[in-house]
Amino acid sequence: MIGLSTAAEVRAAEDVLLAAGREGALMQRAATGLAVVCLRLLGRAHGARVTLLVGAGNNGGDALFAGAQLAARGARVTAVLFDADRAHPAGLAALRRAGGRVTGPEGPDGLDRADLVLDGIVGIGGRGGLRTEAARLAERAATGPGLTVAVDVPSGVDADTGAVEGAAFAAVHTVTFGAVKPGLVVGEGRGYAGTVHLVDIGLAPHLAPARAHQLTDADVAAHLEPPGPTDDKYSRGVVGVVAGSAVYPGAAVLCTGAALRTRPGLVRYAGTAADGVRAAWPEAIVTDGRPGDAGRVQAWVAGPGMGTDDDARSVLAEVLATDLPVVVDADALTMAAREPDLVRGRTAPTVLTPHDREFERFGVPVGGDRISSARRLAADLGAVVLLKGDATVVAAPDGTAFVNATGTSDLATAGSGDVLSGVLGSLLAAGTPAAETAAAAAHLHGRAGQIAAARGPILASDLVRVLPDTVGRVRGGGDALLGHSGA
Ligand SMILES: NC(=O)C1=CN([C@@H]2O[C@H](COP(=O)(O)OP(=O)(O)OC[C@H]3O[C@@H](n4cnc5c(N)ncnc54)[C@H](O)[C@@H]3O)[C@@H](O)[C@H]2O)[C@@H](O)CC1
Ligand SMILES: [K+]
Repeated sequence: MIGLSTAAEVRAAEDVLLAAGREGALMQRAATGLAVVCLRLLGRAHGARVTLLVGAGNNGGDALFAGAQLAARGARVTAVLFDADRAHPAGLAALRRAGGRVTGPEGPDGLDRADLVLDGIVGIGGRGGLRTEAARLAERAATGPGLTVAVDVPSGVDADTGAVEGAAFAAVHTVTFGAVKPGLVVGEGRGYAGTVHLVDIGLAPHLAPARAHQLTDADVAAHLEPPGPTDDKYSRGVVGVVAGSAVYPGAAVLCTGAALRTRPGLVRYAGTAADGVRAAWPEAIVTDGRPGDAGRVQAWVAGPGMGTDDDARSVLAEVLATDLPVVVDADALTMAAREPDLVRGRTAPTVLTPHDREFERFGVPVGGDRISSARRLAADLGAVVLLKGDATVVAAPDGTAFVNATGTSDLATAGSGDVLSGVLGSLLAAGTPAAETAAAAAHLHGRAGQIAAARGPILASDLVRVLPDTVGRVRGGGDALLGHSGA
């Protein structure tokens, strides 16, 4: 699991080391780690053209010291100082000693010919969008030839939330120090940060336990254990699906198929799409009756394509009245938003899976801080909230959160959500803790999207088809296999 630490948590850990007089050492570790990544990205230092965008704080100091190391190896480094009087004095001296050039925002910045541009405008001390001069040069960097690399955080991105208010530096790579900040992997910030590289500067022993995490393939593999010699189809957890309708069986077919393909134990289906489900998945146990007629299950998935009329409402209420984990998706979310008490009173885990518009039906729009929004709704309802997005966020009522790392825009296809709820239901039936299980489902769904998309544009049924392959690859240590950039 990768811990995501806020700016305040990173500063608190740094304070311990600063109190011990380690300030210079911290910045040297940061700058050296940064220079190493830049060298790797450049392939060579000698003759490479590097522009540093340097703000008034320590983030600029990191850029100057890293620039000095590159200059010492023969790179042609130009530092653009936004506030010449406040630029990090020791960093500036080091750059000058190594032969780097220094200019102002109106000077010869080299951006038109740069091989690499380092954004040291602001780091975790930044507030709000970039100011005019910085915004102008960030825009030129984004459209120029140089590979854009952000120091610690892309300037203009809120390190804690990923919110971008105004202009920000669009990085292809971000080299971050001490811990991955949430804003690099969630919301708009994810798009500005690009590939995240984590440099260890020795903060780990002093960091508070993270309240937000990213799962890796290895974490998710633990949810995908193959059956043991003593397992039978019941002992592995049976999932029940209430979804679809006689007129629209598609959602039920996708959801049931995804559940079957994720953990081939038992899947039971109850509802009016019974004929369609039976035809598509002879392996499922199907009834056209009520959930109570389906037989024993260990978790329910309710919602995709089930409608929102009185019948659907009574089916949802029946499922939510059980003491089993329930996934509340799609039409069931619409009904739960109308009657949140259906969810609030439950003692067994409930996982709600809204996208932004569904989330808003519960009263408040998502806004720029997706993790906090998910946490707020989770605490209000006493349920796990899986807020879908490019980086899906999962929050538990106690504030524990997960940000998914495997999302891809290819997943934005009709029926993709039905597949996710089937995957999630089948993992929940195994009885593992709901929030991490929801995060594991989002991870697996994203991996399936990546694998399916490698062959071209995808349909939701392609996701179902590649699930067994995806499970196998994630179990087999897929990170390397699938080109996980990681931190
Ligand atoms: N504290 C430490 O010991 C370490 C800090 N490190 C670096 O230091 C950074 C934090 O340094 P600071 O606390 O000095 O803060 P920053 O360098 O992140 O930013 C502070 C400066 O930026 C200005 N500023 C704020 N918002 C702005 C905006 N929207 N547009 C333009 N300017 C803006 C402020 O007026 C202030 O001068 C980290 O992100 C990291 O890069 C690393 O060197 C590791 C060690
Ligand atoms: K920065």
